Amino acid sequence: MHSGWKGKKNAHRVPQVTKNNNFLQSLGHALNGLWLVVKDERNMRFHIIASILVIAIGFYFKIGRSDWLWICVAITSVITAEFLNTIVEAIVDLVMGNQYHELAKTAKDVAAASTLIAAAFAVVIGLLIFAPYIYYFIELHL
Ligand SMILES: Nc1ncnc2c1ncn2[C@@H]1O[C@H](COP(=O)(O)OP(=O)(O)OP(=O)(O)O)[C@@H](O)[C@H]1O
Repeated sequence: MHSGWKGKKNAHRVPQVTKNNNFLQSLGHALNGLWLVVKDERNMRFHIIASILVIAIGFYFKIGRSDWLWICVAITSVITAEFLNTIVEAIVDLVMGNQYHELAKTAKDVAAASTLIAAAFAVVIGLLIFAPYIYYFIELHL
């Protein structure tokens, strides 16, 4: 349930409810959305830390170009699913407040499932790419 979306810090500003006037204004709102997800969603912070770790391991093992491509697909899938999950949560909370509804539960649970599937996909890709390197690394050092 979201409680921090209302943005107390922006209370002094006139809220914008009209279309953006230019690219910079659009970019500013997109970056604000990015910041809100990182700030408010614990899972997103976990995904970012996991992504940084995977990228560091990729550099360590000097993985190839096509492996990097799959890592990019995996990371983007997880982060995109987390964004969609956050959008669904915000809309459901906006409409429902604290009221329980079976359809609200369906929407939130299915949105969470999409993140789970994307994360599982990322784990499988990570295993397919890194298992041979890790196996070789263990053989060399043990
Ligand atoms: N209005 C509601 N009506 C019915 N069920 C709800 C409602 N709000 C939340 N739930 C149930 O509670 C669960 C958790 O709610 P919510 O997604 O808001 O929590 P969260 O901690 O932000 O989740 P996440 O771990 O995905 O970030 C939902 O998956 C859903 O099953």
